Amino acid sequence: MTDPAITANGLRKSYGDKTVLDGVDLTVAEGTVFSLLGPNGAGKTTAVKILSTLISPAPASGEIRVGGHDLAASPHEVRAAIGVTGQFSAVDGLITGEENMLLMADLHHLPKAEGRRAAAELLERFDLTDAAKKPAHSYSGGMKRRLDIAMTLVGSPRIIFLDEPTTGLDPRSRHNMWQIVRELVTDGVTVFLTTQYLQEADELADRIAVLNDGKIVAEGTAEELKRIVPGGHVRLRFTEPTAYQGAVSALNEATPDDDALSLQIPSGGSQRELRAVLDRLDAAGIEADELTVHTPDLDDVFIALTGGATIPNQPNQPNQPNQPNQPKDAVR
Ligand SMILES: Nc1ncnc2c1ncn2[C@@H]1O[C@H](COP(=O)(O)OP(=O)(O)OP(=O)(O)O)[C@@H](O)[C@H]1O
Repeated sequence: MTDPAITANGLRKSYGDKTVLDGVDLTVAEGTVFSLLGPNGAGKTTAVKILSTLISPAPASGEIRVGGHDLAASPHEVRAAIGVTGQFSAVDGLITGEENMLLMADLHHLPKAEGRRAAAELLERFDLTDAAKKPAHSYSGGMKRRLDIAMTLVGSPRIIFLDEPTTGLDPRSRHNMWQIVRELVTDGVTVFLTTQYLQEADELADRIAVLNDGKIVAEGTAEELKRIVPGGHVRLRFTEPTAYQGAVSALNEATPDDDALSLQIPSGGSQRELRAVLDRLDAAGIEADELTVHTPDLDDVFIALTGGATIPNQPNQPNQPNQPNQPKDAVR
């Protein structure tokens, strides 16, 4: 087995009296996407800054290794192995996209010809060739983000840190960015991602860690995390009061809502469980007008684990808190 791309043991950081990271352990396997989730101010950016050598951890922290190097002993080697795209763009708007890329190539001390080749290749890969000679301030938000990541890749880093790479992007640009992340991982790059969007972590991350009050409160795959919160159910809705009453009698474990003529039955949402409910309705000769399956999603996990802390915004719903029990489900 290869060594993990990133390991942190007992990562700690305080600002004055405020403890931001209180003994965080992280392991990120090579060639995977690891997503750090947490409410605003949880310390995600602080973790990224420490792991990318921008700020120092508290002396009481344990060993941190990035790209096979000890962060404290070999920060230069760590820096050579990583790329960072922060929340604030590194793009200089006054010069062209191509000039931004060449500047990065110079910073990485690439020979001129190699720098030009890398810049041209990356501009092509990120669909920026047509805009390459235009000043970057004329780029759309999505183009600037793509240029930002292209600049991060000039030095061919094996590990990249993406701190909220899609915040503020429209859905199409967000999906483009997800595709870029997937392609990077296919090429073997390790991605450490912080995001405001739970759906993004669900789409991209091999593993997700939830940070709350300076500690990792849960870690696992999206599916594993969803399994730790209860709340899966099937909801049946009727228009006919007689059919509704029949269903109430047939499904005695269901929670009825007389006003809405609906029933809620606890369920993990598997095919077998759904069939069992439908079979019991069939046996009673009842047909529901609507059947909705609600499986816990990362919103539910987030709210359950972070004690109702402000939930990060969801795509297309800027600044709108999500409710834990709103189904985002299949309706049959
Ligand atoms: N240089 C600093 N000096 C003092 N406090 C700081 C400093 N940098 C961060 N903090 C505090 O540390 C806490 C964690 O900040 P951080 O930016 O890491 O959170 P975050 O999880 O990335 O939040 P967001 O999702 O809002 O970006 C916050 O309370 C923040 O105010």
